[in-house]
Amino acid sequence: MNAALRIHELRADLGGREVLSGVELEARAGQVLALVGPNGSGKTTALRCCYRAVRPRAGLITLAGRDVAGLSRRAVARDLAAGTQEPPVSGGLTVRQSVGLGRAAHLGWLQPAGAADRVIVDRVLAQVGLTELAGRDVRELSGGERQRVSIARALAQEPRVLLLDEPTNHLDLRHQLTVMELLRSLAADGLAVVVTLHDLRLAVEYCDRIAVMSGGAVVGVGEPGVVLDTELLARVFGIIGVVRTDPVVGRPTLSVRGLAAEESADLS
Ligand SMILES: Nc1ncnc2c1ncn2[C@@H]1O[C@H](COP(=O)(O)OP(=O)(O)OP(=O)(O)O)[C@@H](O)[C@H]1O
Repeated sequence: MNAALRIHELRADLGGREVLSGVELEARAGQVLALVGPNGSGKTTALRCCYRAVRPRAGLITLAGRDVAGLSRRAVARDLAAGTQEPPVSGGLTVRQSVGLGRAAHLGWLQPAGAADRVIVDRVLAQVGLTELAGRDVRELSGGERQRVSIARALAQEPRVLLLDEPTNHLDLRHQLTVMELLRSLAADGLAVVVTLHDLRLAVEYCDRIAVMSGGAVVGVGEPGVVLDTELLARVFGIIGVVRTDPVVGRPTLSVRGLAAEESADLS
């Protein structure tokens, strides 16, 4: 299987502390990979290393076989787009203008956006359900609407690899499912999608593979029903749960029965 993005032995320090301790990961074209793990396990930092917002201490990140460290940020941005948790608020920009910033990596220095760029922006606005808000000032949007602007801007880059950090944060249930369905259709078109999620149910139901991070390393990776076994759910997430294939929809689903024993004891 084709690895669009590969992370090997990635180590990074923040604030004088090791937060990534040898991450191994690969994102494949045509698949949605969920990156899950408890708070502080290093998911965001791993993604930030990929788009060069954090400089790793050691390790190798390759994009279609090319070492990211040897590429300019602009060159990285032509192949890899990231939708981050930071709100896309830039003074006085409309939704359309903010999403249009995603075209920058494809334009020459001071080259204005052309008709083809506008078609792309219109398309991604429609994909995330923002067409009607296109003329609104980004600062006037709700958290969920801003979240969708961030996704649309990443899509406007027309990347091969899409990294999304908690894209379902702030979204109501219908929009959460809309985003996950969108990720599936983007993968069906050949994109490699990596998405961090706290909602393990969404990860199980919508993602082809799940990578589990704990303490700065990937401690398990594979298909949802294989990697999220009872033992890992208890050890890493402190929950009692089981992944089963739903006979009606034919997809795996996670049922959570409660806190694992140690976790219950901690809270008592
Ligand atoms: N700028 C920073 N300076 C120092 N430490 C940091 C910084 N950013 C993150 N960290 C620490 O690095 C570790 C990993 O953080 P990171 O945000 O990558 O985890 P995460 O798995 O994405 O967490 P969450 O699920 O809470 O978003 C945490 O212990 C965090 O406190």
